[in-house]
Amino acid sequence: MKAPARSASPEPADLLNAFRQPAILLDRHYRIVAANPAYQGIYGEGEPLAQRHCYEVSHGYSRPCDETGEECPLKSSLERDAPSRVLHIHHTPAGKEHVDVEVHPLRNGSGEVTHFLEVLHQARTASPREDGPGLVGRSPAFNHMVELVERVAPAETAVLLLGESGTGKELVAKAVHEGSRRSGGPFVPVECSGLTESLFESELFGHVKGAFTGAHHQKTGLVEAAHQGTLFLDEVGDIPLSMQVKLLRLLETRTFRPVGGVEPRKTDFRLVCATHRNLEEMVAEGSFRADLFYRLSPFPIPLPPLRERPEDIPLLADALLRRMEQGRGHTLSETAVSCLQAYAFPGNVRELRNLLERATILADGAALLPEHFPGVCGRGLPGGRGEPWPHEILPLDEVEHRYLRWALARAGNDRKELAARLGISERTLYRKLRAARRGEA
Ligand SMILES: Nc1ncnc2c1ncn2[C@@H]1O[C@H](COP(=O)(O)OP(=O)(O)OP(=O)(O)O)[C@@H](O)[C@H]1O
Repeated sequence: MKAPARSASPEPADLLNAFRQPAILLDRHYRIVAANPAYQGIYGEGEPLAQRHCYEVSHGYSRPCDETGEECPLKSSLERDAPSRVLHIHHTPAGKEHVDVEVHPLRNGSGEVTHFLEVLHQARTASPREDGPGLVGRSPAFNHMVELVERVAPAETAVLLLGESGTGKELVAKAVHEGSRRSGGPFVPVECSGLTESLFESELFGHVKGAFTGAHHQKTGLVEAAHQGTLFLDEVGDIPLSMQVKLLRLLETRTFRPVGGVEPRKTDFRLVCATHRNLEEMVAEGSFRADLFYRLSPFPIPLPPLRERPEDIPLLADALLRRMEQGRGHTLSETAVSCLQAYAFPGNVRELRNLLERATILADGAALLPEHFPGVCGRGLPGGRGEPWPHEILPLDEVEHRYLRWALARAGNDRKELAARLGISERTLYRKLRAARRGEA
């Protein structure tokens, strides 16, 4: 008997098997055509995956991601007629994970997109779980930041982290280092604020023995200590103008001279900087060198303040309580969550951590209640910082902004429900909330 004719094209499964990461072939209706063993192992749970929908398998949704408020990489790939990459939170047997989803459109002989190749890269720089290490969060604003971190970490590009105090700039800098090929090398943080000119130079470049009175030994500078690793310059906007030129020379030549030394030395580090200042404004005012600014800022990453991601507060609180000795077994009550979500957190995650630490001491039992957050959760009195009611006469716009932030937290961040209760459309609410956020920035 003749053997059945074999197709000239390769089998999709063979192509998918070339990937070590989980990979699937999808049709235009979000249906899985084939999956490689890595995908089957994580998402299959012993069941066949063919013909199941990707959104159901990886998210547990009954509708495509874009219909539930997330960006769908298949849809954007089709719209842009190009590959697309999006950070999603997937449900795996090990729990929730941040996953970088890469989608490539595939065409038939007539050039029509008929299928998609989807490859998943597990994000290692952040976690959406309370027991995760390092950076935790799962709000859209946080996920967008993680997406940028995941993209830039493997490159050698300098990164500029822009964020208020306590937003996690040092943690993000570490995440960039850990996600890079330099992760086996040192991570050297340098706090630039408060350093005098001479201290800055000897800290950064080191000094030779006898360079100045009291220099009894030679000292290795931090730029040398960061060799083959990452140098993290925190509060880079605070570097005095006179030192900025020395930093620029170091970045341009990758050489430096220790204080009192003659021979230039070479060093090889990846640069990550952070600031809460507006460097562009400083350049315009003449207090920051434009040439240095361009060197530092090829890849800026804005870090969202906590008030722009109140939905992360319960998760962050759980994670921070687990990390605190005294936090064992403590949990936030629902009313405490609502009150914290209405608070503006000028000190961001650091302030949340401090408030939780104090609350665990004030609480007699395991439940952390509004009264354990004095000064933040007014005991039902109008005017407490968690409440929208002001003690003074304010512009109506400001009162509306405060009220909306408070009401949104009270409605559990459910915009649809809030819009209905306020008697306005969801669109109007969205516009007003955006204005409220801009007013706060
Ligand atoms: N997403 C996060 N997940 C878990 N912990 C966080 C997160 N963001 C910040 N933290 C914690 O908040 C505290 C402040 O973070 P960090 O020191 O990185 O902030 P920063 O922006 O560098 O502050 P500063 O500008 O004042 O130096 C740390 O204890 C850090 O572990």
